[in-house]
Amino acid sequence: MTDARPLYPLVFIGPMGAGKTRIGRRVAKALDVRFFDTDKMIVAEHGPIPEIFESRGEAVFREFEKEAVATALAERAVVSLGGGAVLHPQTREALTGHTVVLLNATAEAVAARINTSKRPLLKNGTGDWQRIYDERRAIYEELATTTFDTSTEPIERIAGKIATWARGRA
Ligand SMILES: Nc1ncnc2c1ncn2[C@@H]1O[C@H](COP(=O)(O)OP(=O)(O)OP(=O)(O)O)[C@@H](O)[C@H]1O
Ligand SMILES: O=C(O)C1=C[C@@H](O)[C@@H](O)[C@H](O)C1
Ligand SMILES: [Mg+2]
Repeated sequence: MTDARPLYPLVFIGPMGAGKTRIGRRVAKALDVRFFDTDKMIVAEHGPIPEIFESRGEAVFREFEKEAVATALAERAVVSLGGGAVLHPQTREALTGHTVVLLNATAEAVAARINTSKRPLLKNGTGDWQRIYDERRAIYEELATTTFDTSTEPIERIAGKIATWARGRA
């Protein structure tokens, strides 16, 4: 069955450390389109994420994030969302009809990758990651139109596979 959804914006969702930022950037390069990362947009406008969580709280961060997502989704681009962006109902609604790629990974794979000190929601490490993933899994799976697992292969290979898949979709 062919997918009638437009390819762009091509959106990456998924848990922290799954590779949305790194893989998204590579896929954008391979497809020769612009790349937006909503965490980076927020940092550029409002400052470091841990400081926003600390001084303004998660709810304010989620509002900034909703605005960044809305801006990015207006572009013909690859758009990587922050891991929790899908918690905002307006963001979930905004994703309707778009091509949404879920990047999944196991807790073991992520534990070997990420610096939890830079992620305000992971103060207690991998246990936090698993709990948050379990809480969000149903949302990710409902929104995704396609899923790739990033646990075992290098970034370049996964990005290459996704770019090939996207070219077949265009
Ligand atoms: N397939 C992979 N193999 C090995 N390391 C990886 C892989 N994918 C990502 N990484 C590493 O994991 C770390 C986190 O990746 P990245 O920042 O892209 O995740 P993310 O999904 O954007 O997370 P967040 O939701 O926190 O923004 C980086 O150091 C990256 O190099
Ligand atoms: O999964 C999350 O809730 C988060 C993921 C990161 O991308 C950042 O958006 C922030 O650290 C929160
Ligand atoms: Mg990221």
